[in-house]
Amino acid sequence: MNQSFDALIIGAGQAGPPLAGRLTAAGWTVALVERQDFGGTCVNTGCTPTKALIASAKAAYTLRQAADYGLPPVGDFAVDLAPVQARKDAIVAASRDGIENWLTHMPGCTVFRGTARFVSATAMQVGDDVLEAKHIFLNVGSRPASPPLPGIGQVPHLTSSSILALKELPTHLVIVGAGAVGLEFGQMFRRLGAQVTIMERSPRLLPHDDEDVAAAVHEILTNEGITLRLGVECISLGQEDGQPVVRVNCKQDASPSRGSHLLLAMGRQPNTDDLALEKAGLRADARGFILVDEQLQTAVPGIWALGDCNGRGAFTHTAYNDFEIVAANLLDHDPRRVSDRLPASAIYIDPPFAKVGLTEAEVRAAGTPALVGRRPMTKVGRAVEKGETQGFMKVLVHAETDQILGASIVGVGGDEAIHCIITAMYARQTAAFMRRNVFIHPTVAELIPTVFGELKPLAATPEQ
Ligand SMILES: Cc1cc2nc3c(=O)[nH]c(=O)nc-3n(C[C@H](O)[C@H](O)[C@H](O)COP(=O)(O)OP(=O)(O)OC[C@H]3O[C@@H](n4cnc5c(N)ncnc54)[C@H](O)[C@@H]3O)c2cc1C
Ligand SMILES: NC(=O)c1ccc[n+]([C@@H]2O[C@H](COP(=O)([O-])OP(=O)(O)OC[C@H]3O[C@@H](n4cnc5c(N)ncnc54)[C@H](O)[C@@H]3O)[C@@H](O)[C@H]2O)c1
Repeated sequence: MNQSFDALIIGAGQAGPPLAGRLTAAGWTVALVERQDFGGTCVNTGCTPTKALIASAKAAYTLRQAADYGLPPVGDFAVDLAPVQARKDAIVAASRDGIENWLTHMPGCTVFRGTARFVSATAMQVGDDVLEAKHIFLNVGSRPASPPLPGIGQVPHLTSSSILALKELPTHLVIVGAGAVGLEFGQMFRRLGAQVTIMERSPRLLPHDDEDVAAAVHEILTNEGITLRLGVECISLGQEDGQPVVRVNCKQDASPSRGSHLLLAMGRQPNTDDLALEKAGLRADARGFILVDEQLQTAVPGIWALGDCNGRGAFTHTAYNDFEIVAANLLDHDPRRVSDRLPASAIYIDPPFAKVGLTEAEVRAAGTPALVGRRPMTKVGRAVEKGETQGFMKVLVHAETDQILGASIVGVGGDEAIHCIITAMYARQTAAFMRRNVFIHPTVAELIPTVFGELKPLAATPEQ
């Protein structure tokens, strides 16, 4: 059946639902199409389940540290993964159901379930329905990449999605890829009781971040007994005695890695290959991203792409900000742009690594005269009191304008504390401004004005 709406929204991830809310509140009729789970990746297979599991892993870790806190030692114990997964599943279900309920009861919004494909630049097919609209918003997200490794079809392996359904703890989890997925799952499963090996082709962790950050994260993970194999490129998969084997290309140590389970955490690919983009006159780039301008319009008037599928961000906060940009331009006459956004993210290992703005390496490459302030977490009272002193905080400041250029915090509470620096950067504030803030004691953030008071010239090469 052909049906007409003011707008089609494809995907109920992080941008689609709030956009449906804004458009319908403005009097538009909206068709929202979702083929799988309401809430998309973040709610169902991304942020929410992983952070719920990380909380269980942290609890297990802290129990084992009881004696460090002056408590009776708990002794070793085995984790039953099933109830841990059940706790996570309940948290996910509540979030997913809330979004589904919101959308299905939203006045002016009609929800369709199925896969949407273009039939023209103003119409998409969903099952037997053809939905027409002058405005089409693609919020189709991404999925775990499935690299064409020899053997991949024959060897059982997990992705960041399927690992969430495991009911039994792996005895030895081998992970290929040390990005956010590999590091978060690696530490989580180690703390739950698995032996963990992470294999990464870069010669060091986090090659896009500073060397001191990579070294701190390396130390955090290896201190917990995680085996890191760096500078090894996974080239094929096989099986021996029914267990997965990862064969590698590496001059130093070309021995394969074996484990009971294998997680491939080698990036994600956008869900744009089955949209029939060509029917709308659209094209994806070589990696599958739909190209957009600063206001997220595609090359075809009337079609926008938001979230992971446009390649302008790979986070929930960037997808949500995409919604804000589109809504502001369409409904508020407010010309918000992607370039208004500061790069900021966190990797939820424990302690977390959070960052905003430029790295030292980027500042050096730009030739910007800069100052750096650095403080180890051993000199942060709150961290000492909590018994969590790994890591450091670091800020970068323009040597002439005093503007804040960036910051990294590897340390307890860093994912929250970074926000006072993020806010100051959005306000285009200076180190002098930060020094005059009086923060609450005892917090991790209270030392941030102190770090801005201890600036010294940024060395020409990274300090070891
Ligand atoms: C393990 C993991 C942990 C993560 N942790 C974090 C974190 O802590 N913080 C953070 O900021 N980010 C995190 N992310 C990234 C974050 O989940 C994504 O960036 C975010 O979900 C992207 O949102 P989106 O709206 O672009 O797409 P998605 O959330 O992927 O939603 C897209 C939706 O579109 C639907 N869809 C796709 N194609 C069609 C079609 N043709 N027809 C109908 N429906 C379709 C899909 O079913 C899906 O529901 C994590 C990701 C993973 C994998
Ligand atoms: N906390 C968070 O915000 C969070 C958490 C998880 C995931 N995510 C998002 O999910 C997305 C996917 O994360 P990811 O970790 O899968 O991807 P990624 O691209 O960040 O990391 C993949 C890693 O795999 C390595 N790799 C690729 N091929 C390899 C090979 N053949 N052998 C060895 N190593 C290889 C790469 O060098 C890279 O370090 C990211 O965009 C990330 O932003 C975010």
